[in-house]
Amino acid sequence: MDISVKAPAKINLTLDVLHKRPDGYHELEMVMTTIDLADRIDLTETSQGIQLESTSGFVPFDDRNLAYRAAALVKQRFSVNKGIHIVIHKKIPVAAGLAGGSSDAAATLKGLNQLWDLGLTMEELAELGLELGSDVPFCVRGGTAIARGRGEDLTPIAPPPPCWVVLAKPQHGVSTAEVFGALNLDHKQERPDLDAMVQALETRNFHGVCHHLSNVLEQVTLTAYPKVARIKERMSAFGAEGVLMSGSGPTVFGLVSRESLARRVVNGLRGFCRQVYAVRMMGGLEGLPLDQIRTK
Ligand SMILES: C[C@](O)(CO)[C@H](O)COP(=O)(O)OP(=O)(O)OC[C@H]1O[C@@H](n2ccc(N)nc2=O)[C@H](O)[C@@H]1O
Ligand SMILES: Nc1ncnc2c1ncn2[C@@H]1O[C@H](COP(=O)(O)OP(=O)(O)OP(=O)(O)O)[C@@H](O)[C@H]1O
Repeated sequence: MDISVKAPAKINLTLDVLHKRPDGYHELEMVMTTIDLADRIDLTETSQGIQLESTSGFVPFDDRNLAYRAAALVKQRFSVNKGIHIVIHKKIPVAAGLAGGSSDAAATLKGLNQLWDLGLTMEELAELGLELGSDVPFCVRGGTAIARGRGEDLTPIAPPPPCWVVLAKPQHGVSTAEVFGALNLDHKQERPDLDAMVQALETRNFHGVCHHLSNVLEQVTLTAYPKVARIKERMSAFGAEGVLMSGSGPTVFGLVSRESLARRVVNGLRGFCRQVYAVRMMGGLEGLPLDQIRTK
């Protein structure tokens, strides 16, 4: 049997770093939401091993790939003797702050759970996902949530009001580890107001959501890559109503209420930035496995 699973990207509407933990990770508090820009993972059972293909030349094809590692983890943890052929149809830009690799891993976990009839719950899949990366538990569940801890302590909240999300990614990627490594927690800067963001979401207040976008990692990436700041300025100048860098960057997103305005912002960025997209919010749709898995 073949299975096809959608692997959507995320953006961070807020991202706060509370402190560095003894295990080297940072304690986070953030609001994450799913957007309608997705990879597709096709899974075909084979007799043995893990084979991986991708439509993108920018992802590793071996055990450095998060989808490969998800399959290896499932095979080993549940003593599965069968093999798997994975094809990643890549749409999410790589090393962009959009959790592309994490979402591929989450989709692989969900697909294999169904293909191999493992009977794992969403919570168990999210727990397994945390062994692969901090963003994987959120990607398993999807929707809109406050994420705490490393990113695994998830509280579902109201989704953003319907709007357009314009995304612009400069040519270079960034290393998440390097961004966290360069963060100076003593540096005084504006911090996200989590309660205000949650309230804006609950009251479906688009302008409130735009007003409370905030990410403490932005300053690190903006300092290292001034082009990211220029993209932000340009997005605002062309009419995006709220603008922020997602995750550790370097992708910048702009929230826009009308399609015509989204088109104007996209046109304003073309020529300045090679990868530009306009997509819809998807954070209201819970990432239930059966919504996203299609048996071919
Ligand atoms: C920036 C975010 O994308 C926000 O959603 C995530 O926190 C990053 O999630 P991720 O890419 O899945 O991160 P991981 O693969 O778990 O970690 C990569 C590196 O980022 C740093 N890292 C990540 C998450 C966290 N809570 N604290 C950290 O310090 C660590 O140096 C780690 O070695
Ligand atoms: N399936 C995959 N898709 C994309 N990148 C992958 C994948 N597997 C491993 N990687 C590696 O992971 C690194 C980060 O890529 P990814 O696209 O997941 O970054 P990201 O969007 O910044 O993630 P996050 O927002 O979770 O920090 C890249 O250097 C890439 O080589």
